[in-house]
Amino acid sequence: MNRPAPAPVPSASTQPQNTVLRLTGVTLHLGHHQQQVTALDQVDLAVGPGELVAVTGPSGSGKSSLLAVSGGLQSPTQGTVHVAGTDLTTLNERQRTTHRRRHIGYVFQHANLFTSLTAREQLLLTAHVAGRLDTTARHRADELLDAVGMTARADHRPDQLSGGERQRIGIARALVLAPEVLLVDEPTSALDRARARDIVELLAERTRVHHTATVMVTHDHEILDAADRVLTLRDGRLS
Ligand SMILES: Nc1ncnc2c1ncn2[C@@H]1O[C@H](COP(=O)(O)OP(=O)(O)OP(=O)(O)O)[C@@H](O)[C@H]1O
Repeated sequence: MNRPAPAPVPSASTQPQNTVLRLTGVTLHLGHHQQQVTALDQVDLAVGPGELVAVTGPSGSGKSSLLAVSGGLQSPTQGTVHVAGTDLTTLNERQRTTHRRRHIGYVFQHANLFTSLTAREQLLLTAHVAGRLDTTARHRADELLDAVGMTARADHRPDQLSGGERQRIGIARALVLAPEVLLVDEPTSALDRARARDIVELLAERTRVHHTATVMVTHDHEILDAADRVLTLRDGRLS
């Protein structure tokens, strides 16, 4: 008896479940009329779980735009942005915010901590805002403080912490809701060499441990070796 040939099994690299963040044909125009700028030009990017991708490029090449579009903060003019299986461009504002909170963590250039809150409270506030401040979140917050080496500083406020320590808290906070995607904006720009190295190694380690798809934008060429892949933006084109 003739049986139909089985359908080809896609390779691991093409299976959708192995790509947590996927940008396809993303173009972003900013400004109007004569002043219109193509900030992103036909960008394709796929990042899998546990992968740290560094994106570098000169000033004005589109790095911030790439993070804004990947995080659903900015809608592309063309193209699609899939985060954890959902195309952000099909969601309305409210749905996008919910999806963002559930699936995306952000690490900012200057940590952006609340001045009046302790390190632990920064993490708990994130869970609270998302309506998820339960025992699991408290437990996870304490685990993360430990993982980033900040248990002894958990009750300190930002003005009692060093720049590197603040950035550690920023990383722990970004992970408190167990996001699949981590978007990181110039994490070492405010740090000296030794601390910069420390922070990027922590990011690489946390990316592996939490299986996040991490995109880190950076000017800092000395930290690129910690990434699994290094991509370059030039005039909005990614290569
Ligand atoms: N609101 C805006 N209106 C018009 N053009 C903009 C706007 N925001 C950014 N641009 C332009 O879009 C391009 C990409 O900007 P973007 O901020 O993404 O670059 P970048 O690589 O992050 O730069 P930097 O490293 O200096 O932060 C630049 O040419 C910038 O001038």
